[in-house]
Amino acid sequence: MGSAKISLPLYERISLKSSIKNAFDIIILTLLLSILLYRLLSLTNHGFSWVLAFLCELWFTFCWLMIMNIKWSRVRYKTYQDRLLQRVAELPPVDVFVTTADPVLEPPIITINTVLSLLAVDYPAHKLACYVSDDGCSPLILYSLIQASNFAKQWIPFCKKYNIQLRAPFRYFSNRNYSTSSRENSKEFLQEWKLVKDEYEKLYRKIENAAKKPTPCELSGEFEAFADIERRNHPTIIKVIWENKERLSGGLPHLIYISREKHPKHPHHYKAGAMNVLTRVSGLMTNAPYMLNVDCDMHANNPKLFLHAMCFLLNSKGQNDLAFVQFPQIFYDGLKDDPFGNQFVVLFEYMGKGAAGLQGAFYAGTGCFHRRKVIYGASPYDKQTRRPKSTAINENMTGEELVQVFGSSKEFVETAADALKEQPADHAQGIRKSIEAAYQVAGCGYEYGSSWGSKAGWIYGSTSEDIQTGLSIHARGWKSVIYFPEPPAFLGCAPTSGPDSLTQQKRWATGLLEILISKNCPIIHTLFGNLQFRQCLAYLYLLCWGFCSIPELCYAILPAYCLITNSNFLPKLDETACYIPIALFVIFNLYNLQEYIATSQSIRAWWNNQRMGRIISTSAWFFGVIRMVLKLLGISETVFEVTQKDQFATDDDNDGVDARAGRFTFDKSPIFVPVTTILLVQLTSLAIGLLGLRPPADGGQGSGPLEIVCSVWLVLCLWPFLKGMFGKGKYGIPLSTISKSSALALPFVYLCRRSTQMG
Ligand SMILES: O=c1ccn([C@@H]2O[C@H](COP(=O)(O)OP(=O)(O)O[C@H]3O[C@H](CO)[C@@H](O)[C@H](O)[C@H]3O)[C@@H](O)[C@H]2O)c(=O)[nH]1
Ligand SMILES: [Mn+2]
Repeated sequence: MGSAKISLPLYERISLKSSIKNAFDIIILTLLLSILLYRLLSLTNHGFSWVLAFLCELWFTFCWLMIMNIKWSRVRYKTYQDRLLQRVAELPPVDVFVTTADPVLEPPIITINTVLSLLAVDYPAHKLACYVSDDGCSPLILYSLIQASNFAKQWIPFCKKYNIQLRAPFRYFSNRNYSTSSRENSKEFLQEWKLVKDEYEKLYRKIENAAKKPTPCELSGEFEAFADIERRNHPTIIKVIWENKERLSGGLPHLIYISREKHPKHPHHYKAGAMNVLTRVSGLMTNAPYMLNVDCDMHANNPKLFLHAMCFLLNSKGQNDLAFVQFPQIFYDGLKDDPFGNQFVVLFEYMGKGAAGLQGAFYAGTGCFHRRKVIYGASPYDKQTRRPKSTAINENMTGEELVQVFGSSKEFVETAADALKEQPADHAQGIRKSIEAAYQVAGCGYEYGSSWGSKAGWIYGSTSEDIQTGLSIHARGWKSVIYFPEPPAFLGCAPTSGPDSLTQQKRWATGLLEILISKNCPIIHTLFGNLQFRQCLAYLYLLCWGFCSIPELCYAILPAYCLITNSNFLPKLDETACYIPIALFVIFNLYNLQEYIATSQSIRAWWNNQRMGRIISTSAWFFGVIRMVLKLLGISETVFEVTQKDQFATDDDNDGVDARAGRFTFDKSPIFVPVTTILLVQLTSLAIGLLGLRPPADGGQGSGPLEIVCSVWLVLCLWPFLKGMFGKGKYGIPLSTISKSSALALPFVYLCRRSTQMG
């Protein structure tokens, strides 16, 4: 191997900075600042609505600055896999973690498809171990995994022999346009294809049938541990489903099932807790220097994805300050035109690549390769002093210090010391040797007095454990990348109902605010840690999502207030200043639309997203703030509500078709009250404004066309709710919600009218 080859980089970083885009950023900023200035200059001639509008616009300007900061210098990457295979003699081991939490909300068939797709990737099988964490403690999951591991013995060789690209069987077999290469049309292939397909269907039916029974099989033998236990109160269950004893590179990777101990008195920290147990158990069994974590609904979609990730992680040995490689969250069978605004294409394209151009991309919780020692709390080396940037956790720790950080398991602490030194693990005795220690570290009391959840592992205290953990990594000075391979590395499910999408957004908003008010706040990390200033601003933007709800709510109420009281909060058409908000509105929306078109999305998708933007921020994010306040006051703890995963497109039933069409659905949750109220207020005010029921204007300052335009625009944004008022069943807003909203809207309208009479 020539030395020239060795020095060739394994990846390239390409700037996407665009002066045109940046120019538009500045134009929008200038317009925002002009409005602020205009308001300040004319403050004395106007009343309350003017001040409120000013405060809201101040917030919007602040947000825009932060958005500009993130998007300013985006980057993308390109990997060179061929160089990787030339450079490294041996690929490093990777431990793969899959989390599942509820066999009903997360159907096991989805989980096993994810597992199968990961077991089948193009990577030496003896370097892989797959650990599945089951927080639902369900024998059905174990049963399904055992069945799946049998099927894998056929599936994996089949995929590798014919170089199948889609290795999640349910996707492969439902996809009608197979590749038409001559090999895939050969008789031999078709025969094998039929055989494997039949096997998969058998597997599918077995799991379906098992799910219908109270227990999937008799709870004896392997399943004895599940007899007489409660989901929230049970001892640890660990089962080695498959061990690749001969360590064959073409075999089947290790497959391990873990249901950690749960006890009502011990907090279990939701997904973060599960990840930490996976980290420790895998540390004992395989201790791979790299780990990949995926949610149960995110199947591998590109068989080369491990090689892509390694191009980054192995680029320069020793002096690497790259902590993790994130792949974007992309969704399969996405509803047409993104009706729920939850496919996040623009978010990942602009915010993801934008943050990558600063200190590093955000950690998004799934589809991410981590370095084990980084998760253990290690810091990168300072290039000048050649010492770790922060020295709390490092490879020279004494035994005692290690125990303080990693807990009392002697076996685990030894493996942790190896991991911090990046020493290869010894596999001579197989993975079962440490099963007893594994039970110990999966216990619910194990973390007491240790640094798990604070300095080591996934960080506790937020339902957005992903952002929190990524932040703590960046705070130590590490960098990260986000990579968009073609085809996409992972595909997952996005919620397909109104309540689910809003609940998910509420959880994020709550979790992000929890980080903002914790000692993990990015400002503290910039002042006292190694978080770069612009990265800090990028985090602040995310963490403030919840707070955006308040100015959004106020701004939504303003046009209605003005129409009812016959006042104005925007300049009149005969003032030159009226061109500022008009220009801002037009340019901002066109700019936003261009982002959708540039990412090959439809105009409809843009409209749906901007409309969901209004709905989400005034409902889900607002509830996120309430949740956070309740937590601050010590009234209630925040919980992680698991999202329902739909069992793939069942186009034949009516529900499926409606869901495909993206009709908004509702339930009795109070989360629908704020938006319904805004809509009622808006409709009333439009009626008052258009029917000429307005009170006489105060000194010629009556409301004008701009207020009406705002109000109409808002009604258009809230169209799904307007339809919901007349819809039936789950497509209708429940009467109780409408009553509550009316009870809020009426006094508001009344008070507005009163205030004009008094004035
Ligand atoms: O107590 C729990 C709760 C959840 N999970 C798992 O966490 C994952 C994510 O949960 P999901 O309900 O799918 O949430 P999403 O909103 O889809 O997840 C996004 O947001 C989460 C943070 O709020 C991140 O953890 C996820 O990676 C990210 O995809 C799933 O695999 C769950 O099985 C657990 O293991 N234990
Ligand atoms: Mn999910």
